[in-house]
Amino acid sequence: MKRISVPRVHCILSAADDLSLLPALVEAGVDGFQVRAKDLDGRALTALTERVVRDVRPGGAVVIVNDRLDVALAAGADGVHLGATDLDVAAARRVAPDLLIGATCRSRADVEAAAGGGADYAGFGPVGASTSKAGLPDPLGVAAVTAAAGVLPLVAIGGIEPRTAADVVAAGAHGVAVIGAVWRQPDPVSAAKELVAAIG
Ligand SMILES: Cc1ncc(COP(=O)(O)OP(=O)(O)O)c(N)n1
Ligand SMILES: Cc1ncsc1CCOP(=O)(O)O
Ligand SMILES: [Mg+2]
Repeated sequence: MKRISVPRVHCILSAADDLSLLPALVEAGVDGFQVRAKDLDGRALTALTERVVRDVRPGGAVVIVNDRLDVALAAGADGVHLGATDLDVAAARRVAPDLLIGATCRSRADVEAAAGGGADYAGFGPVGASTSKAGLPDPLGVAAVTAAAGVLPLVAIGGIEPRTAADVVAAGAHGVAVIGAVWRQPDPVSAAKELVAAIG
């Protein structure tokens, strides 16, 4: 049995963000934080994750590490998010039976494969255009969310802002994952409140 449920608002962060805002973001209703710091080595990523856990767990939010199962386990995080070039979901599940495991998916077939491997949720996207990551495929659009829904909880990602957050949830998504809609806003905490309100 899994310890925790899948968050609805995943705020993806790196060491470059204003981490002093983390407790206020939890207070605003952000229930998940994904530590995504491609430039950090294992030690630095572990230290960053431990800091995030310290800051957000008292408020009940969940911490997920991008890419690195080893770091998620070492830092006492709640979960790991795995992409196409990371550890296979089934292998990760064997090593970590109780960890929340998310998998990047771009189609219903991907979601079915992730579910078969033991994933808890699918990071589904890019739903919209994103400036936060280079080399992404064309946006899938909101209709793709509906087509992929019903297998695993879908966490929509890619250019999500409050209006599109409401749209993807109406289309069948469980929640959203964002970078720019929080961190590139003049007031990240107010922006997070808007996002939380938008998904209901
Ligand atoms: C919730 C969520 N969904 C998808 C992704 C993308 O993960 P990945 O494909 O591994 O790409 P990187 O984020 O590692 O560049 C995500 N991080 N979170
Ligand atoms: C990592 C990732 N994978 C698909 S879109 C994306 C970036 C999401 O960032 P933003 O919310 O700013 O579009
Ligand atoms: Mg990844």
